[in-house]
Amino acid sequence: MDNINDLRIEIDRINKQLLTLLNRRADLTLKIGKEKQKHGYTVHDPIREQHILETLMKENKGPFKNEDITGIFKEIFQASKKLQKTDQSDELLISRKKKQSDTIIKIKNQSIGGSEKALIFGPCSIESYEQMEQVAKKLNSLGIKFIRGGAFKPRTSPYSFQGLGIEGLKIMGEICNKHDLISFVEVMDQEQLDIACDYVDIVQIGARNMQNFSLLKKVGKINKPVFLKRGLSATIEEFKMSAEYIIANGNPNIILCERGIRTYEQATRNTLDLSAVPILKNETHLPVIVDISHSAGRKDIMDSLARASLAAGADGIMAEIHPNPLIALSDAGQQLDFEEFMTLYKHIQHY
Ligand SMILES: C=C(O[C@@H]1C=C(C(=O)O)C=C[C@H]1O)C(=O)O
Repeated sequence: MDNINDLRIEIDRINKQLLTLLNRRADLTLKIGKEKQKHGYTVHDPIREQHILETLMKENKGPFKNEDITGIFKEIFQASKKLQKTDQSDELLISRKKKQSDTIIKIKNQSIGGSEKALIFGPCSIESYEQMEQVAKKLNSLGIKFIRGGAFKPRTSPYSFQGLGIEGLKIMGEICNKHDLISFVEVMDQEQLDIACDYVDIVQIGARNMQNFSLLKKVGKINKPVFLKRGLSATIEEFKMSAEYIIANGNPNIILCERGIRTYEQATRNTLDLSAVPILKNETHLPVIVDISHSAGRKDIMDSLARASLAAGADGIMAEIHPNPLIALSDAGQQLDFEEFMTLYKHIQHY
């Protein structure tokens, strides 16, 4: 037993040395990571890894077998790449590490991202002046300041209603002036962006354009807030990178929107990724809104999703409402009528 104890004391000593060496190695990989970021190189470098493994295998005199040595070093590579990626991510302009305080979007005496939860309601598509007037009056009666509505609709089928275009923008502009509301409207390209800027308060980049990098660069140059929706199959990392495009081009007024992601699940239109909310809140300083209509694609669970989103730390909720969903020109099945809207509103009003 004495012998074992002596050997273990020696192992403890070696462990300490290994620990020091591993962390010295980690410090060097962090420096390499910073250089890579400067030059736009990716973290993973398989050729370098292969070279290291081949050198080690040549030098290895055992008793560890080569496959064990490569296994151990592959773990070290993994850990050092994770370290480099976290470090690079902390350097992003959207990162909470870079700016600790919450970004609060201030617009027309309202704010998004502050202590109050932002409630954004409105139809899927702007269909007529009368329709928008009815919605605006309803919102006004509740003191809600944000209204949504699409003028350019990214429909799956080219034969589906594509939106009223400029006519829709004009209706939204007039309604917001008359009822003192703040509008959210999506644009899909540069041309629409140029026109929309004359009528719209907050420019939305939809899920399908989350990685339209030239459009992201363009909205990075406008002086209006941008509402960026998460792409259908985008990871949180990719979503953050898209926001980084906007901020890196000069526009810090970005609102992130979780709207569900595509999974194998069929019970909902998309799977609402609620964990994205606290992750985005922790890792970025930007406000996070949850679109409960597009994630669920069904009305019966919207109250629960709204409360769950707010409980998870979302800065607000977006949902679709319509004075008469049955005759809606798009997304008829997921828009709430005013009665259903009131039920939802009562559930979240005091959050
Ligand atoms: C540290 C680097 O980054 C990664 C990690 C490596 C390592 O831990 O040795 C090797 C190659 C890269 O995949 C590097 O490129 O040198």
